[in-house]
Amino acid sequence: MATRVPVITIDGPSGSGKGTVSRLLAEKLGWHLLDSGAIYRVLALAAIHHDFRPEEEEKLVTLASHLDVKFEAEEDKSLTHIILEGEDVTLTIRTESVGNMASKIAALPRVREALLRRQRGFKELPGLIADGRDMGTVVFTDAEAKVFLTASAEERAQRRFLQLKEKGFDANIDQLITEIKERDDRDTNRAVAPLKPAEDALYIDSSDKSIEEVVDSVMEFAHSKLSQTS
Ligand SMILES: Nc1ncnc2c1ncn2[C@@H]1O[C@H](COP(=O)(O)OP(=O)(O)OP(=O)(O)O)[C@@H](O)[C@H]1O
Ligand SMILES: Nc1ccn([C@H]2C[C@H](O)[C@@H](COP(=O)(O)O)O2)c(=O)n1
Repeated sequence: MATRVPVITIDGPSGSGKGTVSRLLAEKLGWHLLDSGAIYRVLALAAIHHDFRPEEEEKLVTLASHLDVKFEAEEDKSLTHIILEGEDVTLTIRTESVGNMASKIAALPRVREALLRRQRGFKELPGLIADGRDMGTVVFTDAEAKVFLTASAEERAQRRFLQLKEKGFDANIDQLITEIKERDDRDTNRAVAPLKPAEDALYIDSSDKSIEEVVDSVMEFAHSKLSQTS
């Protein structure tokens, strides 16, 4: 009998802390990490390079099916380099414009379908932490533990503001709040794989919680879930 690979999914809106919490959990558990948003962002960047518009579904599906992207983790796992067609795009994909383009093309059902197998390929022993919008509801529906992580739009914009400043990018807080709300609206109201908590997800509002508090809550929840299935 094949050994079951445990999966913990962390879904939530932009800036809720999914990526940070997922990375810390993967480090603590020694598991693999899937940043599914990075795949949509890489596709968005490739589309921008090719001058494709979000309406050009056919071209985007072909691009998604042949996307030449590699994830190369540094030895200490502190950073995963993202390589698109041989070019390191780790920082470039993090801009708000790439995030917005990613959100637009992520609404196309056939683009999502083209990326499904690639995402499921990350499920390997000893386990996987998967972060995104539909990890618990579509991609890994049989995950052992599912989490929905959120925070108010204002708090998320503030976090994004600090993050962008730290990286040396220019940022405007009011514009960030507007963009975050627009992105939430698009990701939540699309017809396919909308952003929503899985029925069996632990719901965490991190607006007034530290990163460590969130990690501790998820660890406690995951341990109890994993002990029920082992
Ligand atoms: N609970 C928290 N308190 C304060 N800052 C936080 C908290 N969680 C995350 N952050 C900070 O907020 C910023 C955004 O977090 P992160 O990139 O993990 O969010 P995300 O949900 O993965 O966003 P995206 O979906 O857009 O990639 C980071 O700078 C991170 O350090
Ligand atoms: N599982 C996922 C992951 C991401 N997306 C889309 C929607 C987001 O706005 C965009 C960028 O994601 P981020 O890096 O901000 O997490 O990609 C999605 O539809 N499904």
